[in-house]
Amino acid sequence: MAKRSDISEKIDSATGGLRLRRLRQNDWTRRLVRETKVSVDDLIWPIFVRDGDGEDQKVDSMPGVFRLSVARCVDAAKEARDLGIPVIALFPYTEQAQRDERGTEALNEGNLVCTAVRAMKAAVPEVGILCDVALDPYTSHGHDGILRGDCIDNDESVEVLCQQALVQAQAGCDIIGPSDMMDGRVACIRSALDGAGLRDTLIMSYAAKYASAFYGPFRDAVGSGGMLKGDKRTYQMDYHNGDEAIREAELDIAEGADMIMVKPGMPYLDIVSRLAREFEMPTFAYQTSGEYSMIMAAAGNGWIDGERAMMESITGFKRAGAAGVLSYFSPRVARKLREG
Ligand SMILES: NCC(=O)CCC(=O)O
Ligand SMILES: [Mg+2]
Repeated sequence: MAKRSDISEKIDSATGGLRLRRLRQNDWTRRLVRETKVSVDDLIWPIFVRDGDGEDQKVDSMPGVFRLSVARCVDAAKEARDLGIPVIALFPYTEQAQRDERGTEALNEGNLVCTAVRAMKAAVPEVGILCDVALDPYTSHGHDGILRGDCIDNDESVEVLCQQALVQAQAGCDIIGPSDMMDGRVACIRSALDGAGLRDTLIMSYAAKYASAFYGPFRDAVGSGGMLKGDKRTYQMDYHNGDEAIREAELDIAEGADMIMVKPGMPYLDIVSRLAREFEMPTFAYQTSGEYSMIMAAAGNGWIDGERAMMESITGFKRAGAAGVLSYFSPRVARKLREG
């Protein structure tokens, strides 16, 4: 036996002989003590729908992400079903010409989102569909609500958002995701849905949605890039605040949210963790377009291993306490999990 060195004596006296590396020696020890596991059941897959048919359109700022025709959204729903992904979140790309001050197109029951929802639910009823409630894909100014001068009018916006929720729920969407951050909207949407006999439609509220630089590529994807007048800091949260997220979530839950969400994701894992522990509600995190594109850009340049960074980031959400993650990586993660 090798003589114990002074350094070994020092280490063992400092650690009491507890050497944590013992559990990391082999793949089997690591698997045995693993605390967090990602499953396909944790994934929500956001996709973008566009008008017309034909080829998938690249989103330049989101490598690997495309705007899909309605028929291709149906294909995506089939892919989700085959992979075991429980939910698709659907976002529309809206041309400039279809946008106006009040986001009127949001209330058209024949709009792109509603058309896609009907087609997807008819073909693949077993995959859940989440539709966002917010006017930004439809307004000419790129804001989530109705502008009065320079200000988004809370209550007038909520009135329109309730109608948008109804139109989407009537088209067959399963989960309404209010992402607008108006005060009181969850209560009003819940009562509008109940009033229309849509008691089974779920609400996943964007409870803590921060005014963030990480939404940039998404705005390109839905056609809002460059048209946003000013910024969203009078309704989305200030990223310096954490306690405020608790108050936001508390209200949304009291107002009838079935599930809550934090957005963005990676820089806000503290918020995910706090909300999950505080409320013991299904708490989701949105790995936003900017987070996705950072990983893809670094991987594309050969600076990081994209696949490993993807799995590490998704696992981080789960470790923080998230019930699941909205991620543009979802189908890749599902395939990776299947490969083992
Ligand atoms: N309400 C949905 C979003 O704003 C998504 C933002 C993103 O993925 O960057
Ligand atoms: Mg709120």
